[in-house]
Amino acid sequence: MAMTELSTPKTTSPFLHSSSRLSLSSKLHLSNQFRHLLLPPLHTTSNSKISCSVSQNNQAPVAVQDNGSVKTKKECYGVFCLTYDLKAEEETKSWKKMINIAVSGAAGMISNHLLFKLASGSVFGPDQPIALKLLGSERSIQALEGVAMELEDSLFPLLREVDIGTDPYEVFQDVEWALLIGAKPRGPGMERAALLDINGQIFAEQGKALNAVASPNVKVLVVGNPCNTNALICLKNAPNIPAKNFHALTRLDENRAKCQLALKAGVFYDKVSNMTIWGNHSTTQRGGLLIQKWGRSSAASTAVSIVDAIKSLVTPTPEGDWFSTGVYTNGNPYGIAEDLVFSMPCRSTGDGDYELVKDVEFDDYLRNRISKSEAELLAEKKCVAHLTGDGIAFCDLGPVDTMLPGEV
Ligand SMILES: NC(=O)C1=CN([C@@H]2O[C@H](COP(=O)(O)OP(=O)(O)OC[C@H]3O[C@@H](n4cnc5c(N)ncnc54)[C@H](O)[C@@H]3O)[C@@H](O)[C@H]2O)C=CC1
Ligand SMILES: O=C([O-])CC(=O)C(=O)O
Repeated sequence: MAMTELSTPKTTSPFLHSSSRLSLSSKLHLSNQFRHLLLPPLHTTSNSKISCSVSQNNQAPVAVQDNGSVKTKKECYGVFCLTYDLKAEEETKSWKKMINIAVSGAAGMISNHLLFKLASGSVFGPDQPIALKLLGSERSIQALEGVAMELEDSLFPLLREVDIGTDPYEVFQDVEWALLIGAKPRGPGMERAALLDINGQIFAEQGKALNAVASPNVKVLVVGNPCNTNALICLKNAPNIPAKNFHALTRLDENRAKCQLALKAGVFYDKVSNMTIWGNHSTTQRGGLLIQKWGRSSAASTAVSIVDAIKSLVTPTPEGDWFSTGVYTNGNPYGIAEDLVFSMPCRSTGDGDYELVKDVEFDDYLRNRISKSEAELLAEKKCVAHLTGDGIAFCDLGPVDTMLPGEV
């Protein structure tokens, strides 16, 4: 194999703007039959040396265009600074049209697991190129650059673009999926309801931004807690987007419940099906215990459950089964209060949409538990009335806002 040595220059941080467009180029093949190409600036030390050869095929690297003007390199990073004419590449001809995916809280713990699954193709499929639009807080912008660097170093062929920014009106432009993770997580001894006030504002603002700039049929998955009420706040601030498109993540509860049931039944967890989580992403699940053990809230299993939740919408539901997701109650067949985001059993044909499963039977025990969850969500809804356009907020969460056993 022909090799050459390239000394790589030291570069300074290229992200100088609130929203930087990082256009990830096509693959650079490492093989011996093509001419050597000087790579774009790398984030390595001034003395590092790289041995490689780079095939160029017919792709001419060009500077990224934005509104007709050629961007300078200081707005992007390394390989993201160049874009390539992909028409010459055989592999890309079978690929679908690229989709834009926004992830908020992209520098956080959950995203650190999730982004690499999205970019690998294991969520939307091996023929689905994606652009990642990463939203962070002002405080996390440096960390966001680090995330972009790690994505760059992972050489994912399907990851075509990465944007980072702190302004949701810029980052959410034309997104087809919005995974809203960014929020303050619960610490030891803290209840989700305490986050209502802190996090509600975030989801009101992001709902407005989605309404203004996202794709009109954007699918929105709210993860930041308390996720059901945050999803309600978000959809109320996005009247142009169908309310049906908003989800609150209750898939982690479903996965946890499957595990527990399997344990109890003495079977492996793939034997458990037709699991329904009714109502909210709940304080009665194992989140608090995990926070006690870890000192922080669950991240890896949450990322896995986000993947599961998306896959349930983009692949047909297996015959006879269903999945749970928090959806807007609008004419539901179970008599659950309207105008909430409530987890219910759903099925999908794989087109990103879903239908409610309408014939699950309740016994008195289940009816009673569902009513408790409904009461919690109604109480939370009153607390955020000022954020949903429902008048003056009145907050009385007392009796339903319980600590988990062992929490202080
Ligand atoms: N629904 C569910 O099943 C679960 C939900 N969660 C929730 O997910 C959320 C995130 O958890 P982690 O990733 O562990 O937290 P983290 O603290 O590691 O990351 C959150 C990130 O969001 C950023 N952020 C804060 N405000 C923002 C804003 N306005 N816009 C964009 N980014 C913003 C922070 O700077 C931080 O980088 C928390 O609310 C947590 O309670 C956690 C586990 C399960
Ligand atoms: O409990 C929390 O705050 C984090 C979370 O949502 C979970 O692990 O279920």
